[in-house]
Amino acid sequence: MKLHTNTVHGVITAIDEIFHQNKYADKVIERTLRSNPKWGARDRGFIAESVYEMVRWWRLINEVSPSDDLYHLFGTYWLLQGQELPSWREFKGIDPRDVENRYQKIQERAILQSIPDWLDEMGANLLGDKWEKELDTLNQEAEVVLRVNTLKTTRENLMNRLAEDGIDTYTPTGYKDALVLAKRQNVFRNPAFKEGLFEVQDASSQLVAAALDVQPGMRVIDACAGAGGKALHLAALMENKGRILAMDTEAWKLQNAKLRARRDGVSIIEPKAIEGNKTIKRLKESADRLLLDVPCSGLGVLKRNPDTKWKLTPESIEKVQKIQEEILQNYPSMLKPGGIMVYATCSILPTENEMQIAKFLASEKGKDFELIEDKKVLAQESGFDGFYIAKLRKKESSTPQESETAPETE
Ligand SMILES: C[S@@+](CC[C@H](N)C(=O)[O-])C[C@H]1O[C@@H](n2cnc3c(N)ncnc32)[C@H](O)[C@@H]1O
Repeated sequence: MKLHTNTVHGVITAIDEIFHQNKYADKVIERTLRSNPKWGARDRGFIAESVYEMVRWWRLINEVSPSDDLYHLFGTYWLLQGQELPSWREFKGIDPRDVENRYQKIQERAILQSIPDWLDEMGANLLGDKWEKELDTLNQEAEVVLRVNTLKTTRENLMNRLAEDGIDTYTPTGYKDALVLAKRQNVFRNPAFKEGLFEVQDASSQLVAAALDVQPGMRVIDACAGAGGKALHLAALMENKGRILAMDTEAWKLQNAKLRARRDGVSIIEPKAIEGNKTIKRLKESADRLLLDVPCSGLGVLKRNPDTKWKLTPESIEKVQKIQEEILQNYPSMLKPGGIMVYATCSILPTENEMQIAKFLASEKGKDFELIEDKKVLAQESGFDGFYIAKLRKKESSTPQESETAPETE
């Protein structure tokens, strides 16, 4: 494959922003492509793929590159892809045989799989013999999965409609509203997207709203709604009847959910910013269903966000686990007795998943709940993102909380 100076320069600039200015890969790529509208589909594909792959293999590339010069790093990446380097002066000093020799000498899994040492240790401790295969899978490029908006079309109709535009898809078994693209391409420019016929949402993520068992007419709270991916799915499952309160501590994210709802023909989502505990208390026992799609490490979605592994630290994981614990302690009060709650993460770490649920169930507030079922979705088993989904029921006769029953003291 032939390299072009302007697109390689685009990749180098993006990598510089991600690693030296600490910006998010997806945002950097989006901006790079937007500011170069004349690039064609192939150039765009080259830039997005090269940047993501360099980010994914950053530690390994640095290990075998002759220097930390960005052109040397790109050249090394290119050689590791099995490609040949043109004789540009920027690539002077890279000897393909040296690169190969250095690569062959590496023994350490953390370098070969290109992850930080601490993360390799943590994963091996927590996932045991499943860790190595999970790492392998999470280092592969993600498939592009669509969720059919059943408020506007059917899976079959959307499949035919996309095929007319040359976009081939297939239906994965076990995910009733999902379509997977046969070939990675940008679908956001397709008229079917603009008409709200689908959202881009991983297949594992589509299991979350489905687990909540919603019915049309229900009152549902999505307490960590963000940009509304799951809330939109819930609205479709509820046939756009009832009410979904989309809550988040970051109010600006909910604005995005509003825009997406309009495109998808959804009118039952009501955004509500969380302004502290009083927002939660006011909604006491108001919901038939409660979704806690909590903030997490994102270790189940490394396929699509490979820069996460360079941004995470043991401390940041501990911090997010604390938030998960607090959410589990405070938010279930919004659920009616007899109601169903789903706790979900896009992480594969038991400390964010089943161990959080076990801790919650053993706590005073957790005594009001029973676990119906939980699903640990590993990327190596599903072929899609890693996820955790726990479904719990609030008992009909829940024990009144101490603070509500304690007699007033004089
Ligand atoms: C996994 S993301 C949600 C993704 C979203 N449900 C979707 O499907 O698109 C977690 C969200 O939790 C929010 N969050 C963080 N801390 C929170 C808290 N204490 N209470 C509620 N939401 C919180 C974050 O702003 C983020 O939007």
